[in-house]
Amino acid sequence: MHTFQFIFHYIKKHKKKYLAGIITLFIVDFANLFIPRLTGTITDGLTARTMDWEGVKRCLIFIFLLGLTLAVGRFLWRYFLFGASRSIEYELRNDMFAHLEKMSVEYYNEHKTGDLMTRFTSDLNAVRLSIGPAVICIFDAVVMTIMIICQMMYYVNVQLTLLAVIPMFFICVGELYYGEMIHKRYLERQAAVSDFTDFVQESFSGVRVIKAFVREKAERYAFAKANKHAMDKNLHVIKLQAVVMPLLDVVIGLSSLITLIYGGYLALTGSISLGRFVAFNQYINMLVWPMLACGEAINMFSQGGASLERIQTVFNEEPEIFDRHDVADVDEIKGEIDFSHLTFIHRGHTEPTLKDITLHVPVGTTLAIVGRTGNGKSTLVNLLLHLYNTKPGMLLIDGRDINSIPLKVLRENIAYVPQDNFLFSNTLKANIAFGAEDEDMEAITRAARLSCVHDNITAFPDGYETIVGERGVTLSGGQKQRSSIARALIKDAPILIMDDALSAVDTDTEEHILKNLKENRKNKTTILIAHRISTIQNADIIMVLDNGEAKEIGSHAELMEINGIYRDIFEKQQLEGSDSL
Ligand SMILES: Nc1ncnc2c1ncn2[C@@H]1O[C@H](COP(=O)(O)OP(=O)(O)OP(=O)(O)O)[C@@H](O)[C@H]1O
Repeated sequence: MHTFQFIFHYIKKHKKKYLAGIITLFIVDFANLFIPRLTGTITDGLTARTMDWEGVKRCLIFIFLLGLTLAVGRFLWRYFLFGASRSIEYELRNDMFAHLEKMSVEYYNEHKTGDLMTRFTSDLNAVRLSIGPAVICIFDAVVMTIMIICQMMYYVNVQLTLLAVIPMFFICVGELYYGEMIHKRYLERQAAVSDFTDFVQESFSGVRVIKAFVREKAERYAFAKANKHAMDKNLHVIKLQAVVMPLLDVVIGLSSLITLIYGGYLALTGSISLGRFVAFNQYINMLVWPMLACGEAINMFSQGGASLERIQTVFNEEPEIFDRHDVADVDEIKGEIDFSHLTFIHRGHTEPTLKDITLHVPVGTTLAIVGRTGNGKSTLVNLLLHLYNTKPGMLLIDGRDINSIPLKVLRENIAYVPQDNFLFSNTLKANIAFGAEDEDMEAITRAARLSCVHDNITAFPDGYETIVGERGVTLSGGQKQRSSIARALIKDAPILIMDDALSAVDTDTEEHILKNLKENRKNKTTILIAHRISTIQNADIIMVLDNGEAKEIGSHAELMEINGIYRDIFEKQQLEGSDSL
């Protein structure tokens, strides 16, 4: 879709406001034209002594009424046009957020957060200026110029008018070039601002690593470089504006000079009256604003256009993961899982991350997945959440291909404890109840008890109302992990996935949580990914992933008998007295 069509779709929704705004703007511009005429009439009347005090009073009352109309009109066009542009900005922001929520995790791997944030802030702001204030500027520039010039020709003198507006012709030509140049420079500036925002965002998120590695100085240097780059690009834009704006003044000054010389001559020779000469000067001054407005409009249109292109690229990206048209009409999931020759290659990889995995997991089974780091354990559970697409028939849930299960139903029926235990900057209560229908305190405390974090939470002065800082900085790693488990358990879903979710808890607590899971998840499917054999040895099925292949599958006793990778891992952990792989 063309950029103009894209924004027009939004403008169309507010056409009444735009129409009302433009009509009031027209009335204001039209009313404005009468003030110089009235001053001209007063000047002529007083010079020729044909106007008495009553006549002056009448003119003044008329000027006052015009002023009043202008004030009300200016309020109204601001209300209509600025209001419409604010509403469009609001709708675009909502739509962009909703669109981005549909994008796959892959999209977020490929796009920088800072860059996306810039599109939500300064790009949207530039778009708003181009559909609000810029519309006013361009309307004034075109309509007001035409009206003023017509008035000058009709009321004063055609020759004088033509002579005075010749320099302004150069402005129109120059501004076309100016628009092109500023558009290019503005695109570069926005890209620099995105990089800079991204740098700030990453530095704050990674502040612990920066401090631990004593990289503050290096970061400051890199920051100054990114900052300088953004400033240079900003200056690039400003320099162009700085050259063009004074040039406008020069041209306008030239017009005034011509008016004074030739207009003065016409007034002296009696070709025009003194009042008309005065009025003409006022009209020339009134032309200053439309000329400046034209420059401003080109500025705002160019910047808004460049920003709109950047916003449109977000909308142009199609979500990769969505409900197919033939999606099944299901609203519940029991929890039976089938991996059928499942092979999966990550984008950008040449070798499959998962190779030919076949396994039947009946409802109510506890499946454990072990394997060295980078062997595809997280990828496997991410496929279950349909975060990546799998080929038809390779992954079935309740006997149904995962691609035919509505995403909402699938994800609502899976409780997931991610490896990074991300918590939102909100209360612990809200974090735990995140996936639940409401903040039911009974359910929240029950989930917290099952994940052995209740005692920690109640020990905080604010208890469940404790605010968790960004990424849960006020909590210890283990507390964060157990809060994240509570958030999953409150869903009481038919499938629970715990991706290395007990790595930060001590063995006693781990035992406690596993016992709670066993008691509370009877007849429900649980998938545990772990590095410690102690975590998974009681699972019904253990799958050993090695280089993406399911090398060994069976219970603890069966795998110990095979005398393969699993037994090797087990013995190493026993021997080293260490629990981890
Ligand atoms: N989104 C992605 N895009 C491309 N490659 C990826 C992506 N996610 C993971 N990988 C790659 O897939 C491989 C398996 O990663 P995965 O996270 O599934 O391993 P893991 O067994 O869970 O590791 P760990 O035990 O360290 O968590 C790795 O080589 C990793 O680099």
